[in-house]
Amino acid sequence: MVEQSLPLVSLTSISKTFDGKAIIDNLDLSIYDGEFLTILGPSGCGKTTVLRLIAGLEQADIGRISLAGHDITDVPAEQRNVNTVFQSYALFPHMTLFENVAFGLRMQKLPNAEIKPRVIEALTMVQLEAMSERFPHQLSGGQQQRVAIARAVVNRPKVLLLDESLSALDYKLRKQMQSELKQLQRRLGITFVFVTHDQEEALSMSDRILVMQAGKIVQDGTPREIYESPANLFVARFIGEINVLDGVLLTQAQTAGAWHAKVEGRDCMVHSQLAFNAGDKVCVLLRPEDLRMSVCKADATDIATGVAGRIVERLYKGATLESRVELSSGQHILVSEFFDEDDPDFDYRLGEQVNITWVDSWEVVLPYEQH
Ligand SMILES: Nc1ncnc2c1ncn2[C@@H]1O[C@H](COP(=O)(O)OP(=O)(O)OP(=O)(O)O)[C@@H](O)[C@H]1O
Repeated sequence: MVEQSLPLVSLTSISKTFDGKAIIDNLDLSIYDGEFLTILGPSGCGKTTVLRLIAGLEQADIGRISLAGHDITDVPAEQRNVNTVFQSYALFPHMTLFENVAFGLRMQKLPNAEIKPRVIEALTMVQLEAMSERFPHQLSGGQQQRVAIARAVVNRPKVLLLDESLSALDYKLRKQMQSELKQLQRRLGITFVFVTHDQEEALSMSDRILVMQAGKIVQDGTPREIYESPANLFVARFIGEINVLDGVLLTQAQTAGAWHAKVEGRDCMVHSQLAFNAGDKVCVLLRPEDLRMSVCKADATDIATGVAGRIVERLYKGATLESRVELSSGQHILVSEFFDEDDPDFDYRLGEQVNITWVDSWEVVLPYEQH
């Protein structure tokens, strides 16, 4: 758990326009020492701009930035104790790994006696010390990425900014690097601010995720909070697969936070900590893996819970089986189930009538949004 003491980096009321267009809009952001923070959002929402502002590569129109309690708003990039690893690693092709990593220290005119142990230490951290005399073209993409990190880490920054640093890698290498990067961050204890538009990457690597939309932070939370309790429809849809049942009518409060609701013509219970009134229309959000499906027996008249539908598509996904189900309103929803050969009812056929339920209170209820 990250200590919520004084922030290491603070952005206060930051706004930035490009060509008269507001790109960052009155943004407040605190980053804490030692955390792995991910800024997640669709292309163009302003993620890279936030990193560049922290790095000092862009100047904010309005607002202040501080690092370790010092105002650095007007401090030039090279004097900030911050390093950036960009998507393209930009290693010097004619230099060995050792010299690539040593470059920044040589520019600072440090003595050789100090440079050598620091470079070896940084290369050891990324487990490339045995390759220190190789050139970048003799390395895999993942190894080049590690050199880029060593080159940043050797300067002992307080904060390491990583901009889509894994996006150039193929799927398998990317998975491997995700776990290596996370381990490296734990080992180094350096604060990482990671930018990505890949929600799976964000969920698996981060202590905390900021979801951005059009220059604003729309949710700030742990991966679990973001996935299980999305703040709005945008976040819910951006993170993973989700079914949205629109315009559900809350009919009557049962207890605090529990409502009778008309879902697809059936009386269902839904739960929410938000304040609603009877008669309100809401959106009910359900993750495919939280749904349970059972076959409707021909004589079934006693199904009291859940909604009715018909299977219109089934996709075998290895560990899971995905079914697309058409509800009585015509809306399609996705149900994902673990493959269970021992369950006699598991092998539903296309066209079969099913009843869909969910575990009490695993649904997310949000105010109705026009969209
Ligand atoms: N130097 C610049 N001059 C003009 N417009 C810019 C500049 N830098 C960024 N922008 C614009 O600001 C918006 C946000 O860009 P930014 O790179 O921060 O987005 P992003 O969320 O990182 O996107 P991506 O995931 O595609 O990298 C975009 O519309 C971009 O075109």
